[in-house]
Amino acid sequence: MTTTARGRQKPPTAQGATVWLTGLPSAGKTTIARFLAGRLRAEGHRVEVLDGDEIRRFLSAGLGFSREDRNTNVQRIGLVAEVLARNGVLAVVPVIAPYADSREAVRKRHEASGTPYIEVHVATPVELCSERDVKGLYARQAAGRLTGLTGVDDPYEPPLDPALALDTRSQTPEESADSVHAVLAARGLV
Ligand SMILES: Nc1ncnc2c1ncn2[C@@H]1O[C@H](COP(=O)(O)OS(=O)(=O)O)[C@@H](OP(=O)(O)O)[C@H]1O
Ligand SMILES: Nc1ncnc2c1ncn2[C@@H]1O[C@H](COP(=O)(O)OP(=O)(O)O)[C@@H](O)[C@H]1O
Repeated sequence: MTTTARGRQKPPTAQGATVWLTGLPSAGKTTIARFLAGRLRAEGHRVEVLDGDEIRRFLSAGLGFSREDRNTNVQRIGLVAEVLARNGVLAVVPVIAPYADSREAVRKRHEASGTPYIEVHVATPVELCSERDVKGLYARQAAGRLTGLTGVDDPYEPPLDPALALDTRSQTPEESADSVHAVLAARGLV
């Protein structure tokens, strides 16, 4: 804490940022977000994880997986993340965000307020994602019980210029989270 001229205590200024983890289902977004958030909290940062599944239960309840609905979902999450980040929180966002133009709009929202925005591609190949198949979505798609699965029969447009692309084939979740942390550190955000 610093003390102002009038003797009042002034809280330390915290620099917020949004860290968006984009990638296919089962790529590792949620796992990396949890490890990263744990480390950042232990270091004393204010952190919020905006989990895609939870957001879809409340803020985006009723939205499906059409292009339009996915875009609406991503813009809502982008708005919340930017508000949090602008106010000193590290907002960690493990959300697929399959369309480049949706992600670009979120980036622009952050740029407009001068709020740091870090895009991380969790670049796990679809073959490994479908082996991991944490929620059984790939099996359901293969069995003909689900259509429109990102990366299989629905588009995923990989980021062309992410701040970081993670190869989770050769890393533990903790190592992946540490790589993201290193990007934040290099930018003076932690
Ligand atoms: N058709 C289809 N395609 C992709 N994902 C699907 C689908 N149906 C359900 N799910 C599950 O929805 C979870 C949240 O999706 P997101 O909000 O991150 O998606 S999006 O950004 O709006 O495209 C997403 O979570 P993750 O597995 O953590 O990525 C999926 O498990
Ligand atoms: N380097 C890594 N980073 C993240 N997850 C990994 C890694 N290596 C293996 N995994 C495993 O992959 C799975 C990813 O699941 P999850 O994080 O739920 O994916 P998503 O949120 O992208 O759908 C988990 O079982 C996790 O333990």
